[in-house]
Amino acid sequence: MEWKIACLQLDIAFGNPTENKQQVHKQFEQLRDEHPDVVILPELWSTGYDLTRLEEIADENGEKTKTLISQLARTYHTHIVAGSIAKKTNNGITNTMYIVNRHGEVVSEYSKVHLFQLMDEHLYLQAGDQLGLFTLDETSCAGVICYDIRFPEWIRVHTAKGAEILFVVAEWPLARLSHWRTLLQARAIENQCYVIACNRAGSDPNNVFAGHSLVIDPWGGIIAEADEHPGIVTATIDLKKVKEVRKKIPIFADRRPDLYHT
Ligand SMILES: NC(=O)CCC(=O)C(=O)O
Repeated sequence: MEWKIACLQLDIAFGNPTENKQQVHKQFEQLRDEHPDVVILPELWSTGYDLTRLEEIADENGEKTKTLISQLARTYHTHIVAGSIAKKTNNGITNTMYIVNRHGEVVSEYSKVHLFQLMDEHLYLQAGDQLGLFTLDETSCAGVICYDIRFPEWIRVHTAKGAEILFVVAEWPLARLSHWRTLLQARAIENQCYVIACNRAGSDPNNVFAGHSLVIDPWGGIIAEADEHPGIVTATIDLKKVKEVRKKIPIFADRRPDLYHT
């Protein structure tokens, strides 16, 4: 089975959900004739890192976001890995990803497990503690958020449980672009999975962001890469390739988890 993928590399308007939603609508309309199977948005795409105003602008239980992306999924008949948003809960605000299928059903949600202190997340956000596994078209997938890619053991938990595609949504700064590319390629090679990584472009008051959204195959080959500007990156992935690579070098069968204690 093949999937057409589209990453929306947005220049997120700082603290302005209304403007960001308009941008998302425009980009879906731009994609209308391409009929993508999966559309991916970046991290905190509705608010950006306007952390000091999150109490005011975060989405109460993610309700508005879920309604919006369900409508988009139904209208454009596409699965959506809806980046992440600031979700207001009774226990604080989380950095939460929603996944909706092409029928508009929310199939999963994942809250960022590793909070990134360099961007003050630990001061404003609560960490999640659940896996990011989900299934689309009977394909086992995982979704993680930005800093999570620095934790290979966290990604491995997902692929050891069967994930064949890893979706990464991010606001990754330009200052560490080389880490972004290297870490994503390493996660693809060591897990023999597709890595589909959607970063933001542009800047906010504290950072210039890298763009360079990437689609990487299970052999580590880069099949699509954006530049640093806002735009849409598309690629077609062949899901057979995961099984082929895993058969050629059977790392999941060869693992020795009984020895891997830290
Ligand atoms: N938004 C993030 O989690 C950024 C992570 C990052 O920049 C890193 O270097 O890690």
